Amino acid sequence: MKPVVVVYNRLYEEALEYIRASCDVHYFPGYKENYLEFMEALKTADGLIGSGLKVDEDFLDQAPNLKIIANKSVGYDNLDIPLLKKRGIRAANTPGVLNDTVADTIMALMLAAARRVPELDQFVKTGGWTENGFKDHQFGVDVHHKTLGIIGMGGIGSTLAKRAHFGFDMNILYHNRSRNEQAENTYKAVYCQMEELLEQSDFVCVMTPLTPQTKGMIGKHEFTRMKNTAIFINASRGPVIDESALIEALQKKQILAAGLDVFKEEPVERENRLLLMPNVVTLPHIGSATEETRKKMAMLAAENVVAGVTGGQLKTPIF
Ligand SMILES: NC(=O)C1=CN([C@@H]2O[C@H](COP(=O)(O)OP(=O)(O)OC[C@H]3O[C@@H](n4cnc5c(N)ncnc54)[C@H](OP(=O)(O)O)[C@@H]3O)[C@@H](O)[C@H]2O)C=CC1
Ligand SMILES: O=CC(=O)O
Repeated sequence: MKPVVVVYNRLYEEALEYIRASCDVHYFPGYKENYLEFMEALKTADGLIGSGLKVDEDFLDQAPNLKIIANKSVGYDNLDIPLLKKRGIRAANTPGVLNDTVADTIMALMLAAARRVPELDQFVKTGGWTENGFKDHQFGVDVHHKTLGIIGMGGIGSTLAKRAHFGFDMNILYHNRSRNEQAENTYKAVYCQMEELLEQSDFVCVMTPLTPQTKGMIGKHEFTRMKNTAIFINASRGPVIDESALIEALQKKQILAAGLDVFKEEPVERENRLLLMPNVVTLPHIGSATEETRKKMAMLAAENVVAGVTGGQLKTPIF
């Protein structure tokens, strides 16, 4: 009998075919609409592949045969890792293959916020650009030769540092729990404590995973330490920052602008005050969302799930 794999959310055909070659696949591209059937399929599932679904004790009780969860994302804050270990369920994510694409997205947020791209785009499209030209108060600020502080100098953080150092002549500061010698040697990144990074950076970019330690890591205190010309970027996870504190910092002009790919609630609520601020550039959590990269993530996750249900070695295990 072939192992059973439940696929939730849309998966590229190539990755589905790869799994189908050795497994029976139950595919739920829109699992929320077919939640009962999805939960029924879980009862016999050996493997689960998808992204974002919260996996806790209640969920695992419905999936007694599960051997592997293959996240189609690098973040795995949706998984209760100690619980998976306790139950002998393996887990994998998709690190590395998305670094360049996410770093590109972050550069786009930095450039868009600094050079006020969405605001000026609207200005042109709504007929504001007339014979009178545009005004000094619409000027942006430079990105090149500024100081970029990266909190979370891991795979994505380092790839961002590469762009900033070689492409934009930026000075790089970073903060982690441990030193990243490769970033120090190759991108001249300087290790700092959090306070020093916040005080010295023109751009502050958060790129840590969401964990109990990083939840709410950037709050009121941290925003008050930043320069009032600082541009704050978050492409990690919404709850890593205190969103109310960010709103307050922007309202009080404690910082200049922000670029956000992630939010406390996703999709972001229509009433969120950040959406009303012209100096906040927003994206719908699309850091890794190019076709090329999403295909690589899908294949890597598919390889992990197949290895997991057939007792093979996971390509990118979480633990
Ligand atoms: N917006 C999007 O679409 C995407 C968002 N992401 C998010 O980005 C996160 C990072 O991805 P990736 O770069 O691959 O992960 P990595 O594990 O490679 O890097 C994470 C970095 O964060 C640091 N870190 C972890 N905990 C802390 C802490 N408590 N304080 C300070 N630094 C810390 C780590 O260093 P150390 O262990 O030394 O502290 C490490 O350098 C993902 O977990 C995910 O949430 C990822 C992909 C796309
Ligand atoms: O948010 C995306 C991820 O890969 O993590």
